[in-house]
Amino acid sequence: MLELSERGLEHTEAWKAAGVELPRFNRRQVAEHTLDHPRWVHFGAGNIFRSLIAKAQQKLLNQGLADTGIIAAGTPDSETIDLVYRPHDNLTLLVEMDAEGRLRKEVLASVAEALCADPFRTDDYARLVRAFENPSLQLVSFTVTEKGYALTEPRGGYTQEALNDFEAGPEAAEQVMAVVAALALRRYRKGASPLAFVSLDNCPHNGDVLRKGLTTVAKEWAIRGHAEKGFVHYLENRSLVSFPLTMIDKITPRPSSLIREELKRLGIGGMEEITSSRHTYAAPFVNAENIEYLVIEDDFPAGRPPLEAAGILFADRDTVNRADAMKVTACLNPLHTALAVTGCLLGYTRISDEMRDPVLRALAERIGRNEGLPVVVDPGILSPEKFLDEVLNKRFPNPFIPDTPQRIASDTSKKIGIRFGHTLRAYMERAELDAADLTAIPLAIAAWCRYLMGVDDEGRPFEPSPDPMLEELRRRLNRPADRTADTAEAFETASKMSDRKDVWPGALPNVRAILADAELFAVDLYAAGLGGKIEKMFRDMLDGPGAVRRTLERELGTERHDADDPARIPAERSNPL
Ligand SMILES: NC(=O)c1ccc[n+]([C@@H]2O[C@H](COP(=O)([O-])OP(=O)(O)OC[C@H]3O[C@@H](n4cnc5c(N)ncnc54)[C@H](O)[C@@H]3O)[C@@H](O)[C@H]2O)c1
Ligand SMILES: O=P(O)(O)OC[C@@H](O)[C@@H](O)[C@H](O)[C@H](O)CO
Repeated sequence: MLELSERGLEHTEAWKAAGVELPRFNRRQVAEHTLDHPRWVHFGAGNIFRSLIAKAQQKLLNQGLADTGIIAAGTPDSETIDLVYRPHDNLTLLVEMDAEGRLRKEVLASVAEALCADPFRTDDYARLVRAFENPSLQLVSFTVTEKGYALTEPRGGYTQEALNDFEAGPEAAEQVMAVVAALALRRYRKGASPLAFVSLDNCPHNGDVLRKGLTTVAKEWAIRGHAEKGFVHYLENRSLVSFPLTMIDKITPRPSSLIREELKRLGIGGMEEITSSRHTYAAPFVNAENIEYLVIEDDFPAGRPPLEAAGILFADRDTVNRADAMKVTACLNPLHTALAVTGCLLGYTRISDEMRDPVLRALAERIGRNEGLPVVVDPGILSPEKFLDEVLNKRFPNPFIPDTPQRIASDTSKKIGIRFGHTLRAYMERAELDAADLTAIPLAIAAWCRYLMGVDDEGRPFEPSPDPMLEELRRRLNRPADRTADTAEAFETASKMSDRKDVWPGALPNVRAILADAELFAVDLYAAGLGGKIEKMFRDMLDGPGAVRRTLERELGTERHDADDPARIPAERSNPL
């Protein structure tokens, strides 16, 4: 069996015979040069980092356009550095899948070092300090999920973890914003050299979110005497420290056992997946689609690698902002979120299968074409219509991408306001539009509330994906709703479902306690004229087994008149490998 390691790579011919591309640069030289001249540190060394960012740097190294690698930093709670990077000498096997089912396989060796960003892991931390103190460092990038930036509770006020970090100070920082602030403080004290902090997470104005996270920690430390005021000024000095906006796009599912088995068939072993205690899914390989877009605001005070040569687009701030809004709030992620929650309710485990179900396809089409696209501002750099066409007709239906609604449904409470709030606000603000006319977005929100109950459309229990607000939202739902003239009928239908008392208490869930939370949705759904409409959709989705599907079909006008049920596509049919 071929083994993914420095020694394993010596079997060059065998790797080539297995159809795997190998690095075309001197790995040892690059690793040594990175130690002396670090240019790039990345936090959150997960799947998208490897599928897109590490691949881009590998392209530069292969072309002789770079001479250093990336230092990958696992965030303090990350186990992947120890469990995935180190046993494989920081190498990754990238597997990209196109719509014809071809697999492109490449060993990535552009991660020069993989370190735990934890002040209590003293050796690793000292190496990170050394990198941050070196003026050669140009950029520090992040894919730490939306949760990674959060210092405050949804209802305002700092989280207990953030307060702990403010009190404990830089040497005992635990959360990623505090750890990075501690490292930035070392850079400030060593001469305050310029630097770019680049968020590559899916949140609008991601650079601003990152700026706020780091400067908040700095200010709280300054108040408590853990840091100088000058440090705050350093982070706020835009000619020295930048926080470019970015738009990142490449569907990178969790590692799939199908791909692992295919690699084994090709003679490549030791590719087992791990799930960390914090729900990170990782493996020595990463599987992703072959389409990718990365647009970055060109603001790098310390210079940057020539990433254009790796296909990355650089643009001004407004352009990046529009490109991101186009993708995250209209043409891709809202469709994904809708497919994620409805997919979990209707028993799907593949996004591509959902796209073959007429009602779910109609839901995605309506959210993108009819409701999102009309309020999208064309970024110029990418055409929204073409982008959406590619999403609907090529990317989501690609049966070779093993992406699951369960992955995408993770942390939906952190994303739902971003995914739909932007469009809803645009409908409220524009005189010629009326939010109350919308159907598909309200359906997706109703389906999310229905999903939170953890009971599928057949009345079977399922485990919702991890979400920091899951328990709180379920508590809200579990407070029985008031019986009013409006809800009397719904009470009856809810009690009809009560034959499964173990999973279905029979009382009408209090969906208003979720829908009235304007912070969650980034908009007041009742002021938008949508609260009552969504409540009704939600209640309709409770009307016995199959009610979710019937509600979607009725609202979207896709009722079926035959007995053939496309919903029950067995998972095996979707396994093309
Ligand atoms: N996977 C994709 O298709 C994709 C595409 C575009 C953008 N993204 C963005 O990248 C992010 C990461 O995606 P991924 O597929 O690499 O996920 P992943 O689970 O493989 O990696 C996530 C990384 O974030 C870290 N992390 C998680 N919670 C954290 C917290 N609270 N504080 C600090 N670090 C934390 C984990 O340790 C891990 O290193 C997404 O949330 C999204 O914003 C993902
Ligand atoms: O990564 P999240 O959790 O923000 O959203 C889940 C998916 O929609 C997302 O990962 C997409 O696959 C990605 O945004 C495609 O570029």
